[in-house]
Amino acid sequence: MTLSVDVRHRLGAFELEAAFETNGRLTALFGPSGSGKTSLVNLIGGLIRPDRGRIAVDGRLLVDTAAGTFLAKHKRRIGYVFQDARLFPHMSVSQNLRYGRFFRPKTERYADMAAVVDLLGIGDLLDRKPNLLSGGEKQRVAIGRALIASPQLMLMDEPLASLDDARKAEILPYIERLRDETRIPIVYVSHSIAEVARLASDIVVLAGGRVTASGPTAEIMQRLDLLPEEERAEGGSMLDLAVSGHDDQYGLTMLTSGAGEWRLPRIDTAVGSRVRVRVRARDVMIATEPPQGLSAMNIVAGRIVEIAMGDGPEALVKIDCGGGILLSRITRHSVQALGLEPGKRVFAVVKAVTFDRANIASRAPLAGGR
Ligand SMILES: Nc1ncnc2c1ncn2[C@@H]1O[C@H](COP(=O)(O)OP(=O)(O)OP(=O)(O)O)[C@@H](O)[C@H]1O
Repeated sequence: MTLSVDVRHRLGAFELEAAFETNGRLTALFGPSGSGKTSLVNLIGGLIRPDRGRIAVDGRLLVDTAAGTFLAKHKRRIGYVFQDARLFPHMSVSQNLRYGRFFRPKTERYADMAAVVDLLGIGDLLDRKPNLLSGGEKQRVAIGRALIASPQLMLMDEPLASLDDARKAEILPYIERLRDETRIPIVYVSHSIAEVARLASDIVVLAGGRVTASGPTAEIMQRLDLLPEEERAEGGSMLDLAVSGHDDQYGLTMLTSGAGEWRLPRIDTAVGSRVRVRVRARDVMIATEPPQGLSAMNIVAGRIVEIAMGDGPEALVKIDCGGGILLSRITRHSVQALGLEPGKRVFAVVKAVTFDRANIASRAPLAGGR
């Protein structure tokens, strides 16, 4: 599926002028508050008609102002999930779900109720009213209601924003299943790096109503300059690694990469499966010799590719570790003191405990498209 967007739209003093194309399974619209994410989602969903432009899904025109085309929102076959679940309070979960299908002509229905209930793990909730559901359960039902309507595209606008961390952790695996097990492409709005890094196959970065970058998640995450100021400390590199074993005595999981073995706090993922791990740049130290007598468990050899000196005290060092790229944020002072320069062989050092559930995805998304 290819989503192509090229629109201009004015909202009061705000000018949105956004163009991008994506064929990702889950494309995150990422940017700070007020950058235009929700406006863009509303333009794709047909809640707003753009002043000028064109939006198409696999060549099917949703809007083309030059040709006078504007497909009404109920004809777009788009499933919407908002920050708040917006379930009907007087209806049970199963009635809420069935409502999703009500307006879809029989010939366009492909979603199977039992499969959706199973995908989202909501079988035990079917007879309950929404007021007896937790925030996370409500969101799973809201996703189910959107899916039952047999959409060709899902728009999810900050679906986790109103949930606490425990509820977020509970629902993330279901969104991963949605991404991997259905063929429905998802456009997902978020301003959380942790969420985007974990879920997205592709990212469109927005700032001030403009697209400042778009591309595969691993590439975009390395460009710390693109990330909103307040999220920059969370930026880093992404590694897709294979689980090679578990150490029950110490509660660790081992993962293999071209550059050696990684050890992390134990995750419940089968040996052989691939997981995506985010390594924050601020958590990576650099040594010029193989370190000895060190408590840190992850020491991987690599070669410096690039050093970006910041205006302040910091520098960003890009290290190629057997094909995988690691970013390290250290002081400019250390760059000088260690004589770091492109081409130099170094050792990247990362403590195992810097990894927590928020930066380990239970599975790596498949490459975009596809
Ligand atoms: N109907 C409107 N009239 C005037 N200005 C609007 C209207 N709708 C949105 N805006 C402005 O457009 C800008 C972009 O808003 P939008 O909600 O798309 O941003 P966002 O990136 O989704 O932000 P957030 O993360 O806070 O939800 C904001 O400055 C907002 O105030």
